[in-house]
Amino acid sequence: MTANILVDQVSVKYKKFHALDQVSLKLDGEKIYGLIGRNGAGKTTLLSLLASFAEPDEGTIKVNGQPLFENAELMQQVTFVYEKDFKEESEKVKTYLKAAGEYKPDFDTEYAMELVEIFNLPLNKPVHKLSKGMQSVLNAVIGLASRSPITIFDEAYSGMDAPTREIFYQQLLEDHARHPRTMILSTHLVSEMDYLFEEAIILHKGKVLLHEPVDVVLEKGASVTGAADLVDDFVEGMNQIHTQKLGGTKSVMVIDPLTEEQLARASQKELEIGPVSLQDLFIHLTKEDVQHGTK
Ligand SMILES: Nc1ncnc2c1ncn2[C@@H]1O[C@H](COP(=O)(O)OP(=O)(O)OP(=O)(O)O)[C@@H](O)[C@H]1O
Repeated sequence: MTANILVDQVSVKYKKFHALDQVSLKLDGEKIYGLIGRNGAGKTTLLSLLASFAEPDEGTIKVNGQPLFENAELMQQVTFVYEKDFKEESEKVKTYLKAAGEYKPDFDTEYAMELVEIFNLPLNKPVHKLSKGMQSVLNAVIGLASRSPITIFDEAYSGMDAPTREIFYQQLLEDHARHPRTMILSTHLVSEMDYLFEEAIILHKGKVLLHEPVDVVLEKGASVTGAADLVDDFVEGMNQIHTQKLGGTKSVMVIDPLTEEQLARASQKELEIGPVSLQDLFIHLTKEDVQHGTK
Protein backbone atom coordinates (compact mmCIF):
# COMPACT_ATOMS: atom_id res chain seq x y z
CA MET A 1 0.00 0.00 0.00
CA THR A 2 1.29 3.45 -0.90
CA ALA A 3 0.37 5.85 1.86
CA ASN A 4 -0.46 9.44 1.03
CA ILE A 5 -0.53 11.43 4.23
CA LEU A 6 -2.26 14.78 4.40
CA VAL A 7 -1.84 16.84 7.54
CA ASP A 8 -4.18 19.81 7.26
CA GLN A 9 -3.99 22.84 9.58
CA VAL A 10 -3.28 20.70 12.61
CA SER A 11 -2.87 22.26 16.05
CA VAL A 12 -2.21 20.70 19.45
CA LYS A 13 -2.58 22.88 22.53
CA TYR A 14 -1.58 22.36 26.13
CA LYS A 15 -3.64 25.02 27.88
CA LYS A 16 -2.64 28.15 25.98
CA PHE A 17 0.64 26.73 24.65
CA HIS A 18 0.66 25.54 21.04
CA ALA A 19 2.86 22.43 20.73
CA LEU A 20 1.75 22.36 17.07
CA ASP A 21 0.38 25.44 15.41
CA GLN A 22 -1.53 25.08 12.13
CA VAL A 23 0.78 22.43 10.72
CA SER A 24 0.10 21.37 7.14
CA LEU A 25 2.14 18.71 5.36
CA LYS A 26 1.72 16.51 2.35
CA LEU A 27 3.77 13.33 2.42
CA ASP A 28 3.18 11.61 -0.86
CA GLY A 29 5.08 8.58 -1.81
CA GLU A 30 7.38 5.95 -0.55
CA LYS A 31 10.14 8.26 0.59
CA ILE A 32 12.40 8.60 3.59
CA TYR A 33 11.57 11.85 5.35
CA GLY A 34 13.86 13.52 7.88
CA LEU A 35 11.97 15.37 10.62
CA ILE A 36 14.27 17.89 12.25
CA GLY A 37 13.67 20.40 15.01
CA ARG A 38 15.20 21.72 18.18
CA ASN A 39 14.21 20.40 21.60
CA GLY A 40 10.54 21.04 22.17
CA ALA A 41 9.85 21.92 18.51
CA GLY A 42 6.90 19.52 18.39
CA LYS A 43 8.38 16.48 16.62
CA THR A 44 7.11 13.82 19.03
CA THR A 45 3.73 15.55 19.23
CA LEU A 46 3.39 15.42 15.45
CA LEU A 47 4.61 11.83 15.19
CA SER A 48 2.22 10.72 17.95
CA LEU A 49 -0.64 12.11 15.89
CA LEU A 50 0.58 10.23 12.82
CA ALA A 51 0.68 7.07 14.94
CA SER A 52 -2.89 7.83 16.05
CA PHE A 53 -1.84 7.95 19.71
CA ALA A 54 -3.74 11.21 20.04
CA GLU A 55 -6.18 13.39 18.16
CA PRO A 56 -5.36 16.96 17.10
CA ASP A 57 -7.25 19.79 18.82
CA GLU A 58 -7.76 21.37 15.42
CA GLY A 59 -7.30 20.22 11.85
CA THR A 60 -7.33 16.79 10.26
CA ILE A 61 -4.94 14.02 9.32
CA LYS A 62 -5.91 11.78 6.45
CA VAL A 63 -4.20 8.76 4.96
CA ASN A 64 -5.26 7.95 1.41
CA GLY A 65 -8.23 10.28 1.87
CA GLN A 66 -9.50 8.66 5.08
CA PRO A 67 -9.35 10.22 8.56
CA LEU A 68 -6.61 8.44 10.49
CA PHE A 69 -7.65 8.76 14.12
CA GLU A 70 -9.00 5.50 15.56
CA ASN A 71 -9.27 4.01 12.07
CA ALA A 72 -8.33 0.41 12.90
CA GLU A 73 -7.53 -0.53 9.32
CA LEU A 74 -5.18 2.42 8.82
CA MET A 75 -3.60 2.07 12.25
CA GLN A 76 -2.48 -1.43 11.28
CA GLN A 77 -0.46 0.16 8.49
CA VAL A 78 1.55 2.31 10.89
CA THR A 79 4.51 1.33 13.04
CA PHE A 80 5.76 3.92 15.52
CA VAL A 81 9.18 3.22 17.00
CA TYR A 82 10.08 5.40 19.97
CA GLU A 83 12.29 5.10 23.03
CA LYS A 84 10.41 2.75 25.30
CA ASP A 85 10.91 1.97 28.95
CA PHE A 86 11.55 -1.78 29.01
CA LYS A 87 12.04 -2.24 32.74
CA GLU A 88 8.79 -4.21 33.11
CA GLU A 89 9.47 -6.45 30.06
CA SER A 90 10.63 -9.70 31.61
CA GLU A 91 9.95 -12.01 28.65
CA LYS A 92 12.78 -13.21 26.46
CA VAL A 93 13.75 -11.31 23.30
CA LYS A 94 12.43 -14.11 21.05
CA THR A 95 9.02 -14.08 22.79
CA TYR A 96 8.82 -10.29 22.61
CA LEU A 97 9.70 -10.32 18.89
CA LYS A 98 7.14 -13.04 18.15
CA ALA A 99 4.41 -11.11 19.97
CA ALA A 100 5.32 -7.86 18.18
CA GLY A 101 5.10 -9.64 14.83
CA GLU A 102 1.63 -10.97 15.53
CA TYR A 103 0.17 -7.45 15.53
CA LYS A 104 1.79 -6.43 12.25
CA PRO A 105 0.20 -7.67 9.00
CA ASP A 106 3.42 -7.20 6.96
CA PHE A 107 5.87 -8.47 9.60
CA ASP A 108 8.68 -10.52 8.03
CA THR A 109 9.94 -13.01 10.63
CA GLU A 110 12.77 -14.23 8.39
CA TYR A 111 14.08 -10.69 8.01
CA ALA A 112 13.69 -10.11 11.76
CA MET A 113 15.88 -13.17 12.42
CA GLU A 114 18.44 -11.95 9.87
CA LEU A 115 18.59 -8.64 11.73
CA VAL A 116 18.90 -10.45 15.08
CA GLU A 117 22.08 -12.08 13.72
CA ILE A 118 23.44 -8.92 12.13
CA PHE A 119 23.02 -6.99 15.40
CA ASN A 120 23.99 -9.91 17.66
CA LEU A 121 20.77 -9.68 19.68
CA PRO A 122 20.67 -12.41 22.37
CA LEU A 123 17.34 -14.17 21.75
CA ASN A 124 17.19 -15.89 25.11
CA LYS A 125 17.88 -12.88 27.31
CA PRO A 126 14.96 -11.18 29.09
CA VAL A 127 14.27 -7.82 27.43
CA HIS A 128 14.70 -5.82 30.66
CA LYS A 129 18.20 -7.26 31.08
CA LEU A 130 19.41 -6.01 27.69
CA SER A 131 21.69 -2.98 27.68
CA LYS A 132 20.03 0.32 26.70
CA GLY A 133 21.67 0.16 23.27
CA MET A 134 20.47 -3.40 22.71
CA GLN A 135 16.94 -2.37 23.72
CA SER A 136 17.14 0.33 21.03
CA VAL A 137 18.29 -2.33 18.58
CA LEU A 138 15.35 -4.59 19.48
CA ASN A 139 13.01 -1.68 18.88
CA ALA A 140 14.66 -0.90 15.54
CA VAL A 141 14.49 -4.55 14.46
CA ILE A 142 10.73 -4.55 15.08
CA GLY A 143 10.42 -1.25 13.18
CA LEU A 144 12.28 -2.56 10.14
CA ALA A 145 10.83 -6.07 10.07
CA SER A 146 7.26 -4.76 10.42
CA ARG A 147 7.56 -3.42 6.86
CA SER A 148 4.60 -1.14 7.60
CA PRO A 149 3.59 1.24 4.78
CA ILE A 150 4.12 4.06 7.29
CA THR A 151 7.13 3.47 9.52
CA ILE A 152 8.07 6.15 12.03
CA PHE A 153 11.29 6.23 14.03
CA ASP A 154 11.24 8.90 16.73
CA GLU A 155 14.84 9.32 17.90
CA ALA A 156 14.86 5.58 18.40
CA TYR A 157 18.59 5.27 17.79
CA SER A 158 19.93 7.44 20.62
CA GLY A 159 20.93 4.45 22.74
CA MET A 160 22.91 2.81 19.93
CA ASP A 161 26.66 3.30 19.60
CA ALA A 162 28.06 4.76 16.37
CA PRO A 163 28.94 1.45 14.63
CA THR A 164 25.50 0.04 15.49
CA ARG A 165 23.77 3.14 14.15
CA GLU A 166 25.77 2.79 10.94
CA ILE A 167 24.53 -0.81 10.51
CA PHE A 168 20.97 0.37 11.22
CA TYR A 169 21.19 3.12 8.55
CA GLN A 170 22.54 0.61 6.04
CA GLN A 171 19.75 -1.85 6.77
CA LEU A 172 17.16 0.91 6.57
CA LEU A 173 18.37 2.04 3.14
CA GLU A 174 18.66 -1.50 1.78
CA ASP A 175 15.25 -2.55 3.07
CA HIS A 176 13.64 0.65 1.84
CA ALA A 177 15.05 -0.06 -1.63
CA ARG A 178 13.68 -3.63 -1.53
CA HIS A 179 10.33 -2.65 -0.02
CA PRO A 180 9.66 1.04 -0.67
CA ARG A 181 7.45 2.62 1.97
CA THR A 182 6.95 5.91 3.77
CA MET A 183 9.52 6.28 6.50
CA ILE A 184 9.72 9.26 8.82
CA LEU A 185 12.85 9.62 10.94
CA SER A 186 13.08 12.28 13.60
CA THR A 187 16.57 13.07 14.74
CA HIS A 188 19.07 15.40 16.33
CA LEU A 189 21.88 13.58 14.50
CA VAL A 190 21.39 15.69 11.40
CA SER A 191 24.90 15.62 9.95
CA GLU A 192 25.10 11.86 10.49
CA MET A 193 21.74 11.04 8.93
CA ASP A 194 21.18 13.64 6.20
CA TYR A 195 22.25 11.24 3.42
CA LEU A 196 19.28 9.00 4.28
CA PHE A 197 16.64 11.65 3.64
CA GLU A 198 14.89 12.36 0.38
CA GLU A 199 12.90 15.20 1.90
CA ALA A 200 13.63 17.31 4.95
CA ILE A 201 11.00 18.78 7.24
CA ILE A 202 12.13 21.39 9.77
CA LEU A 203 9.72 22.05 12.61
CA HIS A 204 10.30 25.12 14.73
CA LYS A 205 8.17 26.19 17.68
CA GLY A 206 5.27 24.07 16.49
CA LYS A 207 5.32 25.33 12.89
CA VAL A 208 6.72 23.92 9.67
CA LEU A 209 9.68 26.09 8.74
CA LEU A 210 10.74 24.11 5.71
CA HIS A 211 9.61 21.04 3.80
CA GLU A 212 11.57 20.37 0.64
CA PRO A 213 13.58 17.73 -1.18
CA VAL A 214 17.03 17.61 0.39
CA ASP A 215 18.79 18.34 -2.92
CA VAL A 216 16.75 21.56 -3.25
CA VAL A 217 17.57 22.49 0.35
CA LEU A 218 21.27 22.02 -0.26
CA GLU A 219 21.16 24.51 -3.14
CA LYS A 220 20.00 27.30 -0.84
CA GLY A 221 23.55 28.16 -0.06
CA ALA A 222 27.15 27.13 -0.63
CA SER A 223 30.43 26.48 1.09
CA VAL A 224 33.39 28.45 -0.24
CA THR A 225 36.83 27.00 0.49
CA GLY A 226 40.29 28.19 -0.40
CA ALA A 227 43.08 30.57 0.59
CA ALA A 228 41.78 32.55 3.59
CA ASP A 229 42.27 36.04 2.12
CA LEU A 230 40.65 35.09 -1.20
CA VAL A 231 37.69 33.50 0.59
CA ASP A 232 37.25 36.59 2.80
CA ASP A 233 37.26 38.78 -0.27
CA PHE A 234 34.76 36.54 -2.11
CA VAL A 235 32.19 36.24 0.71
CA GLU A 236 32.25 39.88 1.74
CA GLY A 237 28.67 41.15 2.01
CA MET A 238 27.16 37.64 1.79
CA ASN A 239 25.00 36.07 4.50
CA GLN A 240 27.66 33.95 6.28
CA ILE A 241 26.48 31.25 8.68
CA HIS A 242 29.56 29.20 9.52
CA THR A 243 33.34 29.58 9.27
CA GLN A 244 36.11 27.03 9.65
CA LYS A 245 39.83 27.79 9.44
CA LEU A 246 42.72 25.37 9.10
CA GLY A 247 46.13 27.00 8.67
CA GLY A 248 45.92 29.34 5.68
CA THR A 249 42.77 27.64 4.36
CA LYS A 250 39.31 28.84 5.19
CA SER A 251 35.83 27.47 4.53
CA VAL A 252 32.80 29.73 4.84
CA MET A 253 29.18 28.65 4.53
CA VAL A 254 26.92 31.26 2.94
CA ILE A 255 23.14 31.34 2.60
CA ASP A 256 22.95 32.98 -0.79
CA PRO A 257 22.52 30.94 -3.95
CA LEU A 258 25.57 31.87 -6.08
CA THR A 259 25.10 33.51 -9.49
CA GLU A 260 26.82 32.27 -12.67
CA GLU A 261 29.10 35.29 -12.48
CA GLN A 262 30.07 34.49 -8.87
CA LEU A 263 30.72 30.86 -9.75
CA ALA A 264 33.00 31.91 -12.62
CA ARG A 265 34.87 34.32 -10.32
CA ALA A 266 35.29 31.54 -7.73
CA SER A 267 36.71 29.23 -10.35
CA GLN A 268 39.21 31.90 -11.52
CA LYS A 269 40.43 32.29 -7.94
CA GLU A 270 40.62 28.52 -7.49
CA LEU A 271 38.02 28.58 -4.75
CA GLU A 272 36.16 25.34 -4.17
CA ILE A 273 32.37 25.63 -4.10
CA GLY A 274 30.38 22.93 -2.30
CA PRO A 275 26.81 22.51 -1.07
CA VAL A 276 25.60 23.91 2.23
CA SER A 277 25.00 21.18 4.82
CA LEU A 278 21.51 20.42 6.14
CA GLN A 279 22.85 20.68 9.70
CA ASP A 280 24.31 24.17 9.15
CA LEU A 281 21.12 25.30 7.46
CA PHE A 282 19.05 23.87 10.32
CA ILE A 283 21.17 25.60 12.96
CA HIS A 284 20.98 28.87 11.04
CA LEU A 285 17.23 28.75 10.41
CA THR A 286 16.35 27.91 14.00
CA LYS A 287 18.55 30.55 15.62
CA GLU A 288 16.49 32.91 17.72
CA ASP A 289 17.36 36.05 15.74
CA VAL A 290 16.78 34.75 12.19
CA GLN A 291 13.95 36.19 10.11
CA HIS A 292 12.22 33.11 8.69
CA GLY A 293 11.82 32.45 5.01
CA THR A 294 14.56 30.71 3.08
CA LYS A 295 13.95 31.72 -0.50
N1 LIG B 1 1.61 16.42 28.04
C1 LIG B 1 2.12 17.65 27.86
N2 LIG B 1 1.75 18.68 28.62
C2 LIG B 1 2.24 19.93 28.44
N3 LIG B 1 3.15 20.24 27.49
C3 LIG B 1 3.58 19.23 26.69
C4 LIG B 1 3.09 17.90 26.84
N4 LIG B 1 3.70 17.13 25.89
C5 LIG B 1 4.53 17.95 25.21
N5 LIG B 1 4.45 19.21 25.69
C6 LIG B 1 5.21 20.37 25.21
O1 LIG B 1 5.02 20.47 23.80
C7 LIG B 1 6.23 20.91 23.17
C8 LIG B 1 6.62 19.94 22.09
O2 LIG B 1 7.05 18.74 22.68
P1 LIG B 1 7.61 17.54 21.81
O3 LIG B 1 7.89 16.42 22.74
O4 LIG B 1 6.67 17.29 20.69
O5 LIG B 1 8.96 18.17 21.23
P2 LIG B 1 10.15 17.47 20.44
O6 LIG B 1 10.40 18.28 19.21
O7 LIG B 1 9.87 16.02 20.23
O8 LIG B 1 11.36 17.70 21.46
P3 LIG B 1 12.70 16.85 21.77
O9 LIG B 1 13.58 17.00 20.58
O10 LIG B 1 13.24 17.56 22.96
O11 LIG B 1 12.29 15.44 22.06
C9 LIG B 1 7.28 21.05 24.29
O12 LIG B 1 7.34 22.40 24.69
C10 LIG B 1 6.69 20.20 25.41
O13 LIG B 1 7.09 20.68 26.67
